Amino acid sequence: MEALRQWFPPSEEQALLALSPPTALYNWLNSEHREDESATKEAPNLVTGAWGLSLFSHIRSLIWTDGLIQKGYEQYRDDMFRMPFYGSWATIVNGKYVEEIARAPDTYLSFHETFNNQLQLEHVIGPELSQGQMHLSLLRTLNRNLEPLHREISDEAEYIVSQTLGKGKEEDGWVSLKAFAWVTEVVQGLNQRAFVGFPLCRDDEWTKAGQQEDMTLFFQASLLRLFPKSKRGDANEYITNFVPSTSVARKIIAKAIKERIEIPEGDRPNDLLSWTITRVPGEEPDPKVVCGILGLLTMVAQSTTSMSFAHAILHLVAHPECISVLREEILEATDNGDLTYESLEQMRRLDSFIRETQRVSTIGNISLARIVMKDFTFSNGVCVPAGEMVQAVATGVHKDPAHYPEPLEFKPWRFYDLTQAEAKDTYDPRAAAKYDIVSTSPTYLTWGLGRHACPGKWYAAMIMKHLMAYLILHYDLKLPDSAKGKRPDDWVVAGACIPNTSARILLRRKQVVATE
Ligand code: HEM
Repeated sequence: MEALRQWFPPSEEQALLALSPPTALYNWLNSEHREDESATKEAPNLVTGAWGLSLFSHIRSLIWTDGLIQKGYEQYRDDMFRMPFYGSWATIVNGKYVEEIARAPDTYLSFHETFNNQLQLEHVIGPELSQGQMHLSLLRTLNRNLEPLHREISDEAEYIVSQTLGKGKEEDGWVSLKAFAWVTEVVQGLNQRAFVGFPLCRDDEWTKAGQQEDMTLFFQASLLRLFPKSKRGDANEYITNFVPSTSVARKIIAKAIKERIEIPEGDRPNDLLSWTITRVPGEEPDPKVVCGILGLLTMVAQSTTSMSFAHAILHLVAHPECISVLREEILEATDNGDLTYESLEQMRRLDSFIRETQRVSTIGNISLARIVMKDFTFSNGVCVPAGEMVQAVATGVHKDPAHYPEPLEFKPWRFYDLTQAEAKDTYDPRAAAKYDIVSTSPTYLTWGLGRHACPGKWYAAMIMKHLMAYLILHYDLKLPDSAKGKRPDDWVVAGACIPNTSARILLRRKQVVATE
């Protein structure tokens, strides 16, 4: 055991090493060790941490993550509890303690360290991301450019939807598609248009090489996490020799960089690639860093938006009565079906619909995951030692009748009605903005909360609202008869709520947009 501790030294290393089998073993040994020595107040354990049974608890929590988190939420609704979480012990909080995490400075509770650790940014990309957090300033530029980007997205949506539908199965004049796989491809197309622009976004070689690069970075990071922090630099030298090559993606981006720097800065295409080239130091920015930034943002943007939108479209076809209501609203907000950025803002029922899908089918059971950098004491005196994790329950609070009457019911206009009531009571339309698709609160944690709430949420909301409005305007949509009007169940596994990958939807192009 001592030899093991020397190889995996204690303290902050503990949570940073999470997610690897040796780490689970180390944490198991080390958490017992600290329990003996610690005199500080801890949150109550949801499962036993007693010597010899703790490993059993770790295994149980891996297999039954979501059931345990829900149990913890119900048992400690306005409080907190501890449970094993992917090889480490995490303190999971509810009620007012959620805001305490959201408010805590990064020197105590670090989101970035969680992110850095998951993706091993320092090794797989470089200090620009691991220390400089350049992706965050790039996202601020993206947020300032949502309106021009929307024009690009609008053009790409038309292309990618018709292109991908061409690959579907024809059934009596309808195209049948696996909803999640199809949405993933469509969202990928839209993201690439915003990130690398036209025509690169439609280049098959780039699409394949970019996906391979993302998978390689993820795989490389997973391997690196198996090593102690101090050994990861050396390990990386070795690992890069046998992980799949990222050279094709980097070659394509190197060529794009050369082409773009020929163009005067103010005339370059308005996309993430141009902004990244301007921001990365050097006359000719390092393609490895540019590719890494694009890869990182693709990773955080792609699966989150695809999962959320696939949930939304499956709720839509399971509630066909909503389609005509939304269509009427979309036609009213647009001039003859012309979807502009401003018109999306006026679609309040659509906003409410998507927000409700994110409440009912929240993609992550937990939110606000932070690594404790310095011992952190909550207002109830519970002290979480440096190196452990804290996080908050999202699904539990989204399905709590104290916050959402009839919480298990899908009520598409729930937030629309709340907005109307709030505006009527306060005579202040700004007050009603608290139920907007992008707004956050301790009882709505889809986007996190506080200083690290998702900086991509305005962009993601724009993509989802545009795509939904576009599909409703131009297509008939329904569930296949075999589904008997019932939305196929989501897959809730390992803290994630994944749209049923077998679920199909049927689409048929409308002949006329603006009438009916
Ligand atoms: C429906 C889609 C999305 C969902 C549900 C989502 C959700 C989240 C959540 C829960 C967090 C953690 C917040 C916290 O712990 O307080 C987060 C962080 C983040 N998200 Fe998103 N996200 C989505 C789309 C996007 C997109 C499209 C981008 C980029 C274009 C993006 C970029 C980021 C980044 C960079 C962070 C880290 C923020 C930081 O370091 O402070 N996300 N997101």
